[in-house]
Amino acid sequence: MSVAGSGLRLTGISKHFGATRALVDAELELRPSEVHTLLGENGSGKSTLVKIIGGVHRPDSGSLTMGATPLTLRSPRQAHRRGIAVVFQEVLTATSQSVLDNIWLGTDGVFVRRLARTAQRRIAADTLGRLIDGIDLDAPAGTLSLSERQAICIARALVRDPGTLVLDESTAALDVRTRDRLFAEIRRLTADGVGVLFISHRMDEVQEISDRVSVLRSGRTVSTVDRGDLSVDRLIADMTGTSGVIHGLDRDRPLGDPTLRADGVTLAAGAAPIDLTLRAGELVGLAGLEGHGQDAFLKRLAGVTAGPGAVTRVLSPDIGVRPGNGAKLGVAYLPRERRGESLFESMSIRDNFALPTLRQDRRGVLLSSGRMRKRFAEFVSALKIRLGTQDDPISSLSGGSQQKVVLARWLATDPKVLLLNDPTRGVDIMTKREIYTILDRLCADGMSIVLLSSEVEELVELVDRVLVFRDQSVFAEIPRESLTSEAVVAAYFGRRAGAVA
Ligand SMILES: Nc1ncnc2c1ncn2[C@@H]1O[C@H](COP(=O)(O)OP(=O)(O)OP(=O)(O)O)[C@@H](O)[C@H]1O
Repeated sequence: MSVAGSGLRLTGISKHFGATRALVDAELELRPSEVHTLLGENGSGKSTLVKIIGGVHRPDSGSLTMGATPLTLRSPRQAHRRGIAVVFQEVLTATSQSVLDNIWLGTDGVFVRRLARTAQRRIAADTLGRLIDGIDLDAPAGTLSLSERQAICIARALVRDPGTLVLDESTAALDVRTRDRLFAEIRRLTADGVGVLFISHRMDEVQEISDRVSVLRSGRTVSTVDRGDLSVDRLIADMTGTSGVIHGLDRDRPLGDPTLRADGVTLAAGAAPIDLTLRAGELVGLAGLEGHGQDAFLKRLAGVTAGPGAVTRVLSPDIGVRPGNGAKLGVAYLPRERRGESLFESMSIRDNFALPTLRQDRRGVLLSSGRMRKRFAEFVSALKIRLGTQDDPISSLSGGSQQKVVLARWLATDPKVLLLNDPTRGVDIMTKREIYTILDRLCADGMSIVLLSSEVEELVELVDRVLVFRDQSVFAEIPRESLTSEAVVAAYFGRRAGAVA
């Protein structure tokens, strides 16, 4: 049952994990009918606070109240009963189960049993239909795209009819169209009295949807700002405790010889074939609505998948880039999904970093753990990875820090061609800028980079040209001179605004 209209207050919340102080005396007030954004650098404590609200973690000290009533949450189930629904940062779906079952997954047994299967279908179809179209409720969730699976996770929260909805970086995996529909849904919910706690590292989203913003820094709440007083500079200053330095990028990189070539790569029957010649020092962006081919094309470039057409390293023209030989050819690929595709959950942070580059740590037949430690320490410092010790399990890191470890792993292979699939998803704004500077420098040193990004501003800031995909082919190629967010978004939807076809 929904309990919209009560308001949630967290006072003096502290939580530590071993020696890590994740939250220190944190405060938060979520009013009914507001969208309250929680902002902070990677590892500042946002997800820990969310898990306390969701009944996953219990605070070491501090109190929660809903309206005038003290709230003790010993489990996620108790949080559900108080009308709190949380969508977590990672896309959590049971891939072999149907969309329908995924939407009702974990819902309170009695509540579901009372609902006839036909009613469950109707509610699921109606709720999911507010976010995405044309989904077969009986299809296994694993057959859907990442954005669609995230929409299922959001629908799972919405069918509970929550009074308090928490979205922890839930937009990071959504394509723009679904994100816009989610924002419309959020507005409808807040008009009905629901309080929404929103977390995102994307300033455009924060500015668009927030009524108030609270900033966490090293586990403490340092400010709460009303919509009318929002300024990105102020927020960054609050997040970092410094006056956010913005790094200048080197725009005048000379381009060198071709490094990687795609000839007649065809992504679907009837789709126009794609040619691309990538040059040393070039940074090419790939964009498009989810599922329009940009992801499939990047995987073809990486040799992760095969299909009609050819991808060749220009220096080794006789060898096509195929599954398994990318690294040998100096082609590194960073996948989009951390979980499953790139992280080894049971291993330490350092081992997750070092796995493909163990050879660099060899002394004779032995591995030098000291050398590995030192190599990793350089990346920890360059990418500002916030960790306890290198030996801690990878699961002890915040989501953004996990992403940085994966990025460090591939940068350490010293590739000639770097293929990045949405690498800054979940990474905080200051580190994003540092990563942009690193990518820019790598290009200045002659590396070729292909960057698939769902964040249009990132492409506009960083790349030399963007290929916008539509219907499994390149709809527009937008060169740096005419690269604006409007041009990219227009091309997403099949329109040309200042774009060169
Ligand atoms: N289960 C855990 N075990 C050990 N340390 C943890 C655990 N969960 C979180 N931490 C640590 O607590 C701190 C806060 O992490 P949290 O996930 O709350 O950050 P965050 O602000 O959500 O970051 P991000 O933006 O990267 O998601 C980090 O230093 C993290 O490594």
